[in-house]
Amino acid sequence: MGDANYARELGVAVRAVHMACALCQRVQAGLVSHGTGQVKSKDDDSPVTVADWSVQAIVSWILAESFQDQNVSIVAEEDVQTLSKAELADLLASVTKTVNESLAEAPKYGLQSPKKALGASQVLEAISRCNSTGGPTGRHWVLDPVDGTLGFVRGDQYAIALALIEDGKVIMGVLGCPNYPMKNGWLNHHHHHHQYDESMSSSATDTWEKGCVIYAQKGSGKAWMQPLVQQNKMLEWPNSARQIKVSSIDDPGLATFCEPVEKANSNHSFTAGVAHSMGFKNQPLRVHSMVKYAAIARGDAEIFMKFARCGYKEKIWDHAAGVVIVEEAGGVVTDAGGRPLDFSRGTYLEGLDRGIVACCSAKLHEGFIGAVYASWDSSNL
Ligand SMILES: Nc1ncnc2c1ncn2[C@@H]1O[C@H](COP(=O)(O)OS(=O)(=O)O)[C@@H](OP(=O)(O)O)[C@H]1O
Ligand SMILES: [Mg+2]
Ligand SMILES: [Mg+2]
Ligand SMILES: [Mg+2]
Repeated sequence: MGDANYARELGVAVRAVHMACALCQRVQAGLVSHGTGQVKSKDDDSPVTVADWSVQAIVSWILAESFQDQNVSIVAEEDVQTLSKAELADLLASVTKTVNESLAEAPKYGLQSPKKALGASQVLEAISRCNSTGGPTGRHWVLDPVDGTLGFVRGDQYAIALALIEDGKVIMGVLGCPNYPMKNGWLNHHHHHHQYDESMSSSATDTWEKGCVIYAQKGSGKAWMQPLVQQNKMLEWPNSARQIKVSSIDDPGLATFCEPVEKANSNHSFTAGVAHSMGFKNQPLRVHSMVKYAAIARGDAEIFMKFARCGYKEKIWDHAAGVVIVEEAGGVVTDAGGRPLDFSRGTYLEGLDRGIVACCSAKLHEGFIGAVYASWDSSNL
């Protein structure tokens, strides 16, 4: 697989994710300052916002426009059921406005704007076009428009995740992390919007570089990070990218693991037991969203573990982009039995053995597999 093969796909994907980051920053600032009245609940009680639908719409529109010669297949999280309800016309109007504001900025990112603003029905169509179920053959884009929506509504960490799967394999991944500063070690130093927007001068905010876009192409052996595009600036593609690598720490006593914030999403007491038996001393870093994969790829943490409750089926859009980025940055990602994740079986990671682990080194990975083996019988997962 030559680099040049996917150069156009990667360029479009990175540009689209940069645009999505800017869109989300505007919506998040509005949520934080105007309250969370516009946050809706889905059937599983998880939150969904104007940003989730709007990002799905713009990415769908951009991919369709950019690859008109192909029958673009997109597997993505959101559908239009809630958004199409007559009583929620205001919500659809907000999404349509947000989508058009974002698409109007496309030239700043080296993409084309629509000739005419999209109408509500075109926005719904763009969202509902992302109804592919993936599978073992062909090319499928995989999108989580806002991953960690809970973090997003809290003014905290979240990610925009876009990956490309070909014949069941993830061949590229892009992660937009609007609240993950470019400076390493600053994941913990995240400030909520209202705090720094009001207290920092604009020049201080500029140099703080509070967000990044990370990407990697399978087999390249390299992963890259770019700062977000600032107001009145153009995206410098790919000039502004710098290479990132996983941590070189493989002494468990010095290592940090990260995991979901919510106990409902991963068993914190099981991971604490595994970490203890591996010899970890540091407290876990709890972070919303695929920013956890970004933290491993950037060397801000050494292991990411997630053990969802029995019966929960992991979705491909929650992992595809993160897995290829960690692997190309030098890490190892498998299920808890040590097998690679299988992206070829549709919307879900079928056949997943218990949980997911992303490690900076083979040595820590080996230690993890041993610790899970030893801890499993005594746990009640
Ligand atoms: N019950 C349950 N168990 C495990 N995982 C679940 C569960 N419910 C949801 N999800 C998925 O978790 C995604 C967010 O994962 P996080 O690791 O970011 O969780 S946390 O917010 O840090 O707790 C979240 O992604 P988004 O919906 O994109 O936010 C979900 O796909
Ligand atoms: Mg998600
Ligand atoms: Mg999501
Ligand atoms: Mg969701």
